[in-house]
Amino acid sequence: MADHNLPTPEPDSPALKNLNLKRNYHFSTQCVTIDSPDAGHKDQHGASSVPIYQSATFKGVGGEYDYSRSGNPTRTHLEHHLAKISGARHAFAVSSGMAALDVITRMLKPGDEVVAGDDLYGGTNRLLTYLKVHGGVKVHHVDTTDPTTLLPLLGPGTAMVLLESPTNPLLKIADLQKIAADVKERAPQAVIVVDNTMMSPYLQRPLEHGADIVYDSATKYLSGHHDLMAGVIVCNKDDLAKQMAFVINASGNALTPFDSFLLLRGTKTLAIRMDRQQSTAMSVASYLDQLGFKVNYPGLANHPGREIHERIANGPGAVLSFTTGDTALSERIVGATRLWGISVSFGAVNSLISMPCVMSHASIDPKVRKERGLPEDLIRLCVGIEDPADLLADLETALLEAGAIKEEDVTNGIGISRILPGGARDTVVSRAVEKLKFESNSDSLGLERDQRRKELLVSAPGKVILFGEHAVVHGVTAIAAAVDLRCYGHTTPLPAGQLRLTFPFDELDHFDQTWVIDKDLPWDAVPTSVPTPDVLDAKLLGAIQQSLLHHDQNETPARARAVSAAQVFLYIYMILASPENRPSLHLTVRSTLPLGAGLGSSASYSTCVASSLLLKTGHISVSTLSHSISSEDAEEVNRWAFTGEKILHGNPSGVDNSVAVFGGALAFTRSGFGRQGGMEKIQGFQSVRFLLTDSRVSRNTKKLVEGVALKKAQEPELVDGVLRSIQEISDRAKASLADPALSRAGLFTELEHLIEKNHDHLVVLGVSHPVLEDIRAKTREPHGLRTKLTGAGGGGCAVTLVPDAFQESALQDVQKSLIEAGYKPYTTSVGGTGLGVLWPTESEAAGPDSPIATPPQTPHSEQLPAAGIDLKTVLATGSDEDLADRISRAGKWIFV
Ligand SMILES: Nc1ncnc2c1ncn2[C@@H]1O[C@H](COP(=O)(O)OP(=O)(O)O)[C@@H](O)[C@H]1O
Ligand SMILES: C[C@@](O)(CCOP(=O)(O)O)CC(=O)O
Repeated sequence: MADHNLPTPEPDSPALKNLNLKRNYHFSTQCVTIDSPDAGHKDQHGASSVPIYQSATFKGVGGEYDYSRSGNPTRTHLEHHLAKISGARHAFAVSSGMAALDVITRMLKPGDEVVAGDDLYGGTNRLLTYLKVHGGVKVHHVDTTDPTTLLPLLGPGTAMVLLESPTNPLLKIADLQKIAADVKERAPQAVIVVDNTMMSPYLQRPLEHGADIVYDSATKYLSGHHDLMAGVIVCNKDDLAKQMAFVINASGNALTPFDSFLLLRGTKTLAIRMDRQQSTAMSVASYLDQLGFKVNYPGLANHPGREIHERIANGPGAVLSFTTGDTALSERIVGATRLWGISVSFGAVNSLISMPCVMSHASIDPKVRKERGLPEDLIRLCVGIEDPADLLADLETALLEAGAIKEEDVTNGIGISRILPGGARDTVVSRAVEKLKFESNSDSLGLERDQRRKELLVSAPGKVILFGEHAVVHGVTAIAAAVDLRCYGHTTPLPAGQLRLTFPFDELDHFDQTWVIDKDLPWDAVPTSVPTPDVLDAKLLGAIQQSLLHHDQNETPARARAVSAAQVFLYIYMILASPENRPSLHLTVRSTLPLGAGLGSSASYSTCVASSLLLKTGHISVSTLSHSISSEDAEEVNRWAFTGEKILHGNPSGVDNSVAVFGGALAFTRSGFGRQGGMEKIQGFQSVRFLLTDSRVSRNTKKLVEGVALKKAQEPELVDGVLRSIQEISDRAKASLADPALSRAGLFTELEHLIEKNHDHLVVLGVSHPVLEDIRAKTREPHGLRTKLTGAGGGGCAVTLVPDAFQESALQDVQKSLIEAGYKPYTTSVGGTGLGVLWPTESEAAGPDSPIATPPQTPHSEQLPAAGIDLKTVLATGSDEDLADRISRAGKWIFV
């Protein structure tokens, strides 16, 4: 007999195994990729489909398998796969959803208290009642839509908290994240269990929100065909996994080999089935809603708790319910449908209709049903993958036949309206199929669309170039690092067909423009073969300039800057959007960096635009499983950010956007100059202090870069000599920063010398400015600090090296004298993070400080700091310090 400590599958997910992996596969790819748990499970014949080991016993002693109740290779494959797609350490497959709950509740002892929802699945309710009567377990049912109702019940006696969200069949939303946090605080010993059947791991992964154990009835979405019964349990905690493995082996309810095979097969199509089912469910829900029925569906704007659901889940799912006001009418509707099968359960490819009070929830006492607000006339619809037009037409015919709606003659054709008691007339709406046609024209992306509908916040740093600016454009290595002044891009959804861009600050003239996507943008100019980010399509750029952004002679410099920035946005949008996928969005950009001052504001802006648009068009994604942005996706952002830089700059080297995306400190060499291009991370830079001083003299990078190119053409020998010397400077700086034998004092002496030399070369290239020389003089005397221009020069910023030994009070004196002279000094740390994404579906990201969290409403949430940040307002009105601070606390950031 096998050891009761069953081996549980080790996750081998491409996303989990190695967080520094090259590629984070999307969920649908993970579903269809069944990995071998380890070499030992590789099929001996290399079968493409996991074989069914239809064997009760296995020969030999001491092998991995002996008896299929304890372990079976087909089941091991399945459990391994389920762990992977659920982002969990352990997964178990058992004989039904109720068997899963049975395994979990075997942890309970007499006297233990369970806090559970009051709108639970009937079978769950039945098992809890059994445990109450026969197992001495105390069960409290509460309304989980209000997390405060649980608080008085949480204490040392609480052994388990059992939750569902959305609930079945009323689709009530529980804030799993908030409840889990409360339970951990008040009853840390309690096990938080979530029934995730309504969502499946595709749409919701409660382990990421604090749950300890999650179970699914795999009879539903996971398998998808109503041809098997199965339950799945996932968890991350080894001790809980051990206990459950023991129970499964001891009670013998593990899933059979054949059902394991079927379930494994079913999971491969989970994402694609769910996308279709969910998209049709949305159409059905809005159709019924427009007819005036009371519809329960988290995809509808007015659904209670919708914001919470959007924070913790990736879509509203494919189950909805509605009431008609009359039980007999509901029964007639259910009976009149032809395509919708009258059946319990949900999640299959076939659409189902039912009346929970007489079917799935009949086991709940009618009195209790009433107390818990379960309406007797409630109809539940479980949407399948049939053609949406057929499903809607069938439902409409059933509603007509049952007398719930009637046809109306309207001038534009035949409409329908709901028949109200007493013959009153409700709103007339179009026939279902016409409505569907309209909807699918405006938006046909189903679930993907739903995921993209959310608010998104990205940010990218500016940079300081210590050595090699300008020369880097001509193939010389530059040494640059990220600064802690950043640009922020905030995207929110808009009604279909609109695009809006806002720069809510003076320096860009408070630019705010909205476009009707199909009408106002020059789509004809988009080339048929989609341009890559490496080549600027002059025709498209010209068309954008011409048709939209008229430069008139009286234009202010601020307006001209904004217009150039808007070109970057429209150009990238028009190339990334396809005719089928033109997302309606509003991007607001705000920066704590001084613009046009040599600190790379344009690159951090371009990085924010590129990442927001790549994410919103689905070209890249942030893995909520591994909490990371893959290096390929980061590179893709970098390529498009470079496109933005090209639009703004003409001939950028790419150093600024590389620092904005990758952060840290880099030795960057542009390719194509006979030297090997690429970038190398430099350590040791982070501990060096710098003072950045904005001269407040504005200048134009494009013109300055052009000026150097002209000088190179006119005086090639002079400029080539300067370039060679700057290359030596960068090489020496790189070597010194990495030299462990060099003392700190030695490092500063070397860097000071190189700073002086590099600045002198930039003077020869003609990019200094009297104000920069003045800043150099003011920091040199009497303080002895070394300063050079940084970035394009011609004004803009200077960078001053501050040695370790330099007194804080002296630094303050330097800053004071600079301020008195009208300059703006910044003490900034360098070498920090690159591109960051705050993704609202992130678990920790979406705490009470989440960008989509609603303002505090309960006394409890008022105790939480910075609750309910309204990012739009912060971006539009907050001071730079306030902006940086509040945004950093807005949730969990994922950085490149
Ligand atoms: N936060 C921002 N929002 C919109 N556009 C921006 C932002 N920051 C920079 N830009 C664009 O970049 C231009 C500045 O680029 P550039 O002259 O190269 O200065 P920098 O040295 O700061 O990169 C601005 O004129 C504007 O067009
Ligand atoms: C002058 C240059 O080396 C740096 C430009 O920096 P900035 O735009 O002044 O922040 C140009 C470039 O590398 O693209």
